[in-house]
Amino acid sequence: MSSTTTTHEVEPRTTTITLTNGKTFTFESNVSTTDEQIPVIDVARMYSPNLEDRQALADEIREAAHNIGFLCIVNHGVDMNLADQVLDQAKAFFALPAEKKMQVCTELMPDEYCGYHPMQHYNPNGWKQRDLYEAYNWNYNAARDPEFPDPSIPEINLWPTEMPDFQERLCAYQTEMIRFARRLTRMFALALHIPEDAFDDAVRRPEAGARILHYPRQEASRDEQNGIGAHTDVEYFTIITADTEGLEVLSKSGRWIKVKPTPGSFVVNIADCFMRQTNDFFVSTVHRVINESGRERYSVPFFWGFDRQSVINPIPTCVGDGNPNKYPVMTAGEYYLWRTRTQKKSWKIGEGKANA
Ligand SMILES: O=C(O)CCC(=O)C(=O)O
Ligand SMILES: [Fe+2]
Repeated sequence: MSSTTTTHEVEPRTTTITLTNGKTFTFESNVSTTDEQIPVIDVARMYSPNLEDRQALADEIREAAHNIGFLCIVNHGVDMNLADQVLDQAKAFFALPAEKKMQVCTELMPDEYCGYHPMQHYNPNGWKQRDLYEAYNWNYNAARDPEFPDPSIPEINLWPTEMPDFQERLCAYQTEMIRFARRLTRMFALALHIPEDAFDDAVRRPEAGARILHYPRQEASRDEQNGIGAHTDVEYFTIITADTEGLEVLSKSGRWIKVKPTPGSFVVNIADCFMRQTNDFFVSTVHRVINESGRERYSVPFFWGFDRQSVINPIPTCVGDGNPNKYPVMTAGEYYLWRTRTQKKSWKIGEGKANA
């Protein structure tokens, strides 16, 4: 009798992706895990009249923003009925015939994200198949600002004409989120150990666009297709609500964390401009969506950024002797425009993957 042993050579599976912020990242395994989780933070103290309470909360946010750049926030005080109504509108909009959606296609606006992004349009990671999502983005409109309304500033948006409640519902949520994000910005100022009102002027005329996304249930393998490919967000921070699991975050250990949904919560993540302005003290973490839930997934990210005119000067507490500023100084508007143009072009071509 003889016995044979078969050795299966395990191929090294390191994947390297180039991001549109100029950085590259690698990961060994494309499988995701729930062993690690993003921190869950109760933010009710942001409404406390007591500065000590607010600072204690800010220090928790500081840790999360520094260590993983993602946090799940509960007790945020936002009326989630407004978010549910946006999810309902999303379902109705994406169910429209393609030609109706294409009437507001984002290709009509090369320098803005607003409008409809068709299904399987982008391939940011150069995967075999294009990303399995469609989206609709809309920009901040100063006329609807809850605190500083100014109807004289023109709106840059592409609204569909045949859905009477669509614009109203989307904007009602956005207006509430602007109010909330301004308060959260104050917590981030405290988190950086600078005065609470340090960013108030920069968010008087914010970048406060949002998007609805639809991810059909994915049939293809996660090695061939993403819902939305791995990327970092552009502005300061993003506040996401979603109706289904699927979001994955690349942890410092190089593993993909499957974010567990917490009912009524928001996921908040740091984006690239905040990373730059904090000289990398806050981390803008790579994330993606793969919808293996077996049902349709809808989500509503709200992208928050400082005024296009504001200069991305490093925060004084984030630079010093032996820690010089790493990034060229420019206005937020210059940075947003550069990223919009780059992403719309390179994600369409599908050139993100640096190795096979
Ligand atoms: O759908 C989600 O949960 C996240 C989407 C996202 O990361 C994005 O649109 O930037
Ligand atoms: Fe994102």
